[in-house]
Amino acid sequence: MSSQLNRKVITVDGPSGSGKGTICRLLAQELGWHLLDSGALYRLTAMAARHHGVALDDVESLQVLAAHLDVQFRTDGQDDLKVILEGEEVTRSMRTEEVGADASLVAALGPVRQALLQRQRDFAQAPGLIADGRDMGTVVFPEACLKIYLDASAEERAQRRYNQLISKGLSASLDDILSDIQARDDRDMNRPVSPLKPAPEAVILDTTQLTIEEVLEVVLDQAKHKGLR
Ligand SMILES: Nc1ncnc2c1ncn2[C@@H]1O[C@H](COP(=O)(O)OP(=O)(O)O)[C@@H](O)[C@H]1O
Ligand SMILES: Nc1ccn([C@H]2C[C@H](O)[C@@H](COP(=O)(O)OP(=O)(O)O)O2)c(=O)n1
Repeated sequence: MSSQLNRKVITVDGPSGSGKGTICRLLAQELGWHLLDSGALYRLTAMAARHHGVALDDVESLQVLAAHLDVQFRTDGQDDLKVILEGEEVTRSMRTEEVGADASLVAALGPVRQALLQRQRDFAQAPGLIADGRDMGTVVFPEACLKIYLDASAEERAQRRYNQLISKGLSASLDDILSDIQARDDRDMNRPVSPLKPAPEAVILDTTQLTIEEVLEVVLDQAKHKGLR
């Protein structure tokens, strides 16, 4: 904990489809800070489990996999981040709804979360860190200088995911996406360890009726109030 005390961290937590990834990328660009996509670590742990034939409830093996996750985050010079898991590029394949659902299962296990904790804190480097996840403000970076909690109705979040898939030329069912989102919300919010919830001091933003630009403006305003830009 002491290693992050003097470091600048902005946490952005919230449920799937609330806009965390989008806002965090824009914030990191605007402020010139580092970015932690903590959900990626849970997704990669779940993918590694599938590769190695480890069951998603085999806590001991999952903890070992999480602790030794062989992952590289590489930029290719065009701002695009490439993710390499055990030598294989998984940048796109790690983003499917199936991997998200698997990630939500392994993320409910305390020993897996513990195994990934220090790796996440190590991202807090100068000049600052934007941390995207579920427990960034409550558990991983309790000393963060600004905590944001993004929310939106489940229907709006499902519609956003649906649009995202259609724009990539993939087929999708809005009803299926909505029920997946509700199941994931339920698991992420009601697990005993590090459940998704706003930190008491978090700025809570309902983005249902807001554009990406409007959300970014509010968050940048908050950063300005804290003297972070
Ligand atoms: N305020 C918003 N209004 C409309 N669409 C949004 C908004 N915020 C994000 N999106 C879109 O919703 C989708 C999911 O956003 P994303 O940032 O991946 O959410 P999260 O990281 O919280 O799961 C993306 O296609 C993104 O462009
Ligand atoms: N800090 C985090 C980040 C993600 N998780 C879990 C819970 C989520 O359902 C999965 C996937 O997270 P991710 O942020 O990649 O998913 P979305 O982009 O929001 O759909 O991982 C978590 O428990 N704690």
